[in-house]
Amino acid sequence: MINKLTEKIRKTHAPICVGLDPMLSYVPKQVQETAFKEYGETLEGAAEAIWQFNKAIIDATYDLIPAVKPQIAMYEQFGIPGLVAFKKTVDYCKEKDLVVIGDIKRGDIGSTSSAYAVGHLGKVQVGTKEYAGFDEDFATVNPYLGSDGVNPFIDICKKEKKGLFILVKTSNPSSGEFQDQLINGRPLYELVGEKVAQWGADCMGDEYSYIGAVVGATYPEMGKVLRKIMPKSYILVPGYGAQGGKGKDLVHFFNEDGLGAVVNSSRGIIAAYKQEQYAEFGEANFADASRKAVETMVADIDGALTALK
Ligand SMILES: O=C(O)c1cc(=O)[nH]c(=O)n1[C@@H]1O[C@H](COP(=O)(O)O)[C@@H](O)[C@H]1O
Repeated sequence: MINKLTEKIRKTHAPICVGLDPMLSYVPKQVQETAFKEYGETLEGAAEAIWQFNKAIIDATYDLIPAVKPQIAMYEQFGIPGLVAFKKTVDYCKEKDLVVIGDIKRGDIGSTSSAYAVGHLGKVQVGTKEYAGFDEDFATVNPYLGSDGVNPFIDICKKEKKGLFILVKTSNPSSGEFQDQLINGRPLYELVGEKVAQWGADCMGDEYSYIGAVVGATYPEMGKVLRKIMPKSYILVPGYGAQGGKGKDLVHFFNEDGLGAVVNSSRGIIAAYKQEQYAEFGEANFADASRKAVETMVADIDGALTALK
């Protein structure tokens, strides 16, 4: 899967992923009303609204982008119907040949991590049969429990040719509370970065490892250091757009080959129509606004990378 991600990034010239984080408040009124007419103001109605919203955005952007990142929390808030919408979204994106990064941020004791890994990346055994549950291509993993919490995910990735993005330095304001703590004079995020490089060395695709890292766009200096610590790992970079990250902050997350990073924007793309910059599209053309926002983001990153050369 890492080879497919690299290939698609080369082909689209767009090292980005669209974050499918559909809060109901981002879904235009007319889409909500149509869903409520059929299912009422119910969890099913909300799930239908977010699914139709996602589908329109995927249809409007899939030819420009290599990957999407649905964040499972946004679906879980609508219970079982929400999870059905998550699965429909994953399947539809795969039909459109997009790489799907399941943002699930799991990690537990070994036996429990194993079940998460099976459910999201692998296949579960039922009697003599095997079934894929959610079947994303990559998953985000929380490494706080250490190697025995991460290894079950790695084992499934090896078997299924899938991949991981392991939290190393997160984009949020409080991320330093634990992640920046010094241990023998070195910040914890660097130690986790080294561990990701070690895990990844044993999991190489053609050019890059399928064990990647998450490093927030909001910490560009740390991104520069981590790029060198994990030269063969893809870095998933959230924090662009709504959290303040800009193209110029991202240049050092990339390697000299112009690869090695995939930048996520969720609200900045899916709720673009609400921004002044894209107001001309109006609520009815929300998906066209998302397409324009993708083009603007790609040009911003490309411009910053070109200026560096
Ligand atoms: O793993 C992530 O994707 C992630 C890690 C991180 O450090 N910061 C972060 O914002 N994210 C996710 O990236 C997305 C960011 O959304 P926007 O701020 O709307 O672009 C959300 O789905 C977050 O859960």
